[in-house]
Amino acid sequence: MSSSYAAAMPADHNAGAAALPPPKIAARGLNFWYDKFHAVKNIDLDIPEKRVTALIGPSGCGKSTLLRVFNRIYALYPKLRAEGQVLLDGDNVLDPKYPINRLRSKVGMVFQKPVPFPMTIYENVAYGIRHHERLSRSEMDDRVEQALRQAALWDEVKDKLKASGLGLSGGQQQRLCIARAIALRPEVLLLDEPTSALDPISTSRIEQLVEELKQTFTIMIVTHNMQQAARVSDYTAFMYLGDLVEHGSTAQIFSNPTKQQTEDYITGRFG
Ligand SMILES: Nc1ncnc2c1ncn2[C@@H]1O[C@H](COP(=O)(O)OP(=O)(O)OP(=O)(O)O)[C@@H](O)[C@H]1O
Repeated sequence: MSSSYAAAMPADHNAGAAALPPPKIAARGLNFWYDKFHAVKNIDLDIPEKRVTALIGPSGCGKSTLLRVFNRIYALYPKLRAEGQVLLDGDNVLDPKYPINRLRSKVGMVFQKPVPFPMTIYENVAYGIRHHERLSRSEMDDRVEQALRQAALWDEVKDKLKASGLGLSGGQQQRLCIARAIALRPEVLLLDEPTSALDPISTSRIEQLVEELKQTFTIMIVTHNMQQAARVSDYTAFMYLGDLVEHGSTAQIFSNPTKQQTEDYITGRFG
């Protein structure tokens, strides 16, 4: 293992691939097309419960596409097509009969660029909850506070909940987006390069947050940053040109990859 990855990895990052816990969410024979372009190719992938799984691979290999298929976001656009299954607790969420509202409340997503709604900090968090639940004013206040606390933002915003979410710093905006996602009490959190637009201090806060959130949520994170994958994830999946090349414990992938392509990528020979 390169010493920089070893230093980044917590001591308990030594679970073997063979000891993979049961999946919370899993892809089975998953394919995805943008019109005629085959972007995700026949992927089988288990995402263990209450663990962090990192998706890594060179630009354009299909990481973000795979993440979005897990949340059926493509269903909004014509000419995009998925085949295969995404099983959440055994139910195929790609089945059109699986209610989209149920999916959105169980699987939350945070995007690369923080995108707060143009409304108050409080409303940014409360807005989504109102779509799914009827709460009294005091219940809503409690839920908003809890989500902002879980997102490690409460202390910074508790005195300005009525100020616009757009007035926060980039790192705070991203934590607000995380609060918005976790306010719905999802079971799975999908994070698409959540720190790529942030400075190192904000990045480190989000990484600490991911470590805390995995007590409660099953997390998938797309990252270009291999140090970050080594620091925050328990499992790592390496993709290349739409294929899942290798998947295993983060320690194994970074110290003893079984495929040459994985080794070339993590040692910086391409990508
Ligand atoms: N809306 C789209 N229409 C057509 N092709 C797309 C679309 N979005 C992505 N693609 C293509 O699908 C492939 C996978 O893209 P994707 O964004 O999933 O890759 P990625 O691994 O997340 O890349 P990056 O690390 O650069 O974000 C790429 O070849 C990309 O050009």
